[in-house]
Amino acid sequence: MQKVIEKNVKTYMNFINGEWTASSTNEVASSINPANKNEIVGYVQSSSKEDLDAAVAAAKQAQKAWRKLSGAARGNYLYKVATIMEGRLDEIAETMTKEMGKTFPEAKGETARGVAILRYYAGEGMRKIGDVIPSTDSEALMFTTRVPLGVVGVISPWNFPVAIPIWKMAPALIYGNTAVLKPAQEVSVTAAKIIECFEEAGIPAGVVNMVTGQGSVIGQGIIDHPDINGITFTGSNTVGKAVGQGALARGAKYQLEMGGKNPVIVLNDADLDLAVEGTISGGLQSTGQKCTATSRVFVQADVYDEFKGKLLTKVSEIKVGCGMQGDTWMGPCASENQLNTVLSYIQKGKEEGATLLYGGERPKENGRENGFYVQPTVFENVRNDMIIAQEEIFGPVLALIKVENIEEALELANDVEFGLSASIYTKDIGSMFSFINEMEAGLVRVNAETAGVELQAPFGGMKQSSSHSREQGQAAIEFFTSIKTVFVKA
Ligand SMILES: NC(=O)C1=CN([C@@H]2O[C@H](COP(=O)(O)OP(=O)(O)OC[C@H]3O[C@@H](n4cnc5c(N)ncnc54)[C@H](OP(=O)(O)O)[C@@H]3O)[C@@H](O)[C@H]2O)C=CC1
Ligand SMILES: O=C(O)CCC(=O)C(=O)O
Repeated sequence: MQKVIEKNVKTYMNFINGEWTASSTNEVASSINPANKNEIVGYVQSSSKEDLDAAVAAAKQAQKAWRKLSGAARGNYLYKVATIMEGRLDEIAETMTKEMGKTFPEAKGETARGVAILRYYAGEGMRKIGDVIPSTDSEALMFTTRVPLGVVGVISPWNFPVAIPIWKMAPALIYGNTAVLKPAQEVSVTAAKIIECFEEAGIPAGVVNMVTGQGSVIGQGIIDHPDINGITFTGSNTVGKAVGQGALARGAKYQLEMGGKNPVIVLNDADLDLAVEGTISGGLQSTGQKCTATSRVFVQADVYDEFKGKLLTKVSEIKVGCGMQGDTWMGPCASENQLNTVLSYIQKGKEEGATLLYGGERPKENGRENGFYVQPTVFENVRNDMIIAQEEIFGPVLALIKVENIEEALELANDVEFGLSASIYTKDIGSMFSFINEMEAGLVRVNAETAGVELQAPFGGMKQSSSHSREQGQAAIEFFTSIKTVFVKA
């Protein structure tokens, strides 16, 4: 909560029923720049349950007319939002970089992805939503159609401030739902700019709403709200489980995307330069803050030393700094909390007897003392039962594990509670298929990094990584609609 408001810093409002509205609490929180904690990017509303109630009431009211529009008409709104967002791409990306630290090129790429997601789901408004199924009655017509859930609550994290809210809201809207977004506090200014694009596109009042505030108040309020029919969540396993339990208790539909502990397997016949490139990109881009980030690297014994040497050379060249500076490759952690989490895992790694090969410290020189920076970090002599090999770190930390063969690599790679993404580097078709068949992950990639989800393909995890549902692509229709089976006899 911010007591002293700096005059030259903008205050962002909630968006409820088509209006920018101050919270009933009259309190705001400051959103700070993780590259310089003294810079306030904006103030956002510290909202109350009453604000959420108003947003849900607006969404419920608006849903009646919104669902009656044709899919094509709803799609036209999404096309407009996409064009507006494209026109504001640099501005939105800069806000994202300033709010959560990822580099400006990464933030621009993510904003462009948001635009593409909007266009993809705009097109969905013209695609089929059902099947004709032969009835046993030859004079009847039997078919399926799909109906929206109603009001959807969107609880989003800070690591993809544009892409994740959009890949949840765009399908919600195209299939006729209305939405209430509660963004992560760290990225609420970026979220407000996304919502401005919807407003500028003339989206009808109440169809899209945003309420900022604490997860324990607004997020919990979404879980409990009797008029929210579906909840889509991305974030930690702890909160995700609470969302699932709360939604189940009151009969709401829910969808959870949570953690990962994603492995890369590098076999003796791998293109080692490609494997190094993919390990660095998958593990360290966005400062390792992706649920699909590489964190365990299983390397076959014959190429272990060569791979390690190449990896360390490249890692040592990484420039850590403010994401708005042109030569920066890796920005800060998104928040002080996240930095402390990463540092505590690095400490645990050392205490458990892993060997720190590179990094592990906070760079503080060259103006970085006020930022939440940590060096890219590489451990070896990691056992798969160590905490750093089992728990999601969500930071730029790689654990190298030597293996004798693919069987051992797969057994260890699967020996975690998560199952989100995984990759293998090999030229051998048999090894590729063993990996594709036996790897317990929702996204398996061959000769490519563990991260890098494509918007037109289903995305989600196995085991503790998700609620076993899938997001994105055509899969999104499964969550955001209910099937209605229709039997007609004249
Ligand atoms: N799978 C992924 O992509 C992500 C995974 N994580 C993992 O989670 C760890 C912690 O990150 P963190 O930001 O704390 O993640 P959280 O799970 O706490 O946050 C995700 C979202 O849930 C909200 N939230 C928090 N508490 C509640 C609650 N009680 N009820 C409903 N919603 C709530 C948050 O709001 P608010 O911001 O206001 O707290 C935010 O909007 C990371 O270190 C990482 O391991 C984090 C983000 C994304
Ligand atoms: O790898 C990606 O592109 C997406 C990752 C993701 O969904 C996440 O980190 O939450």
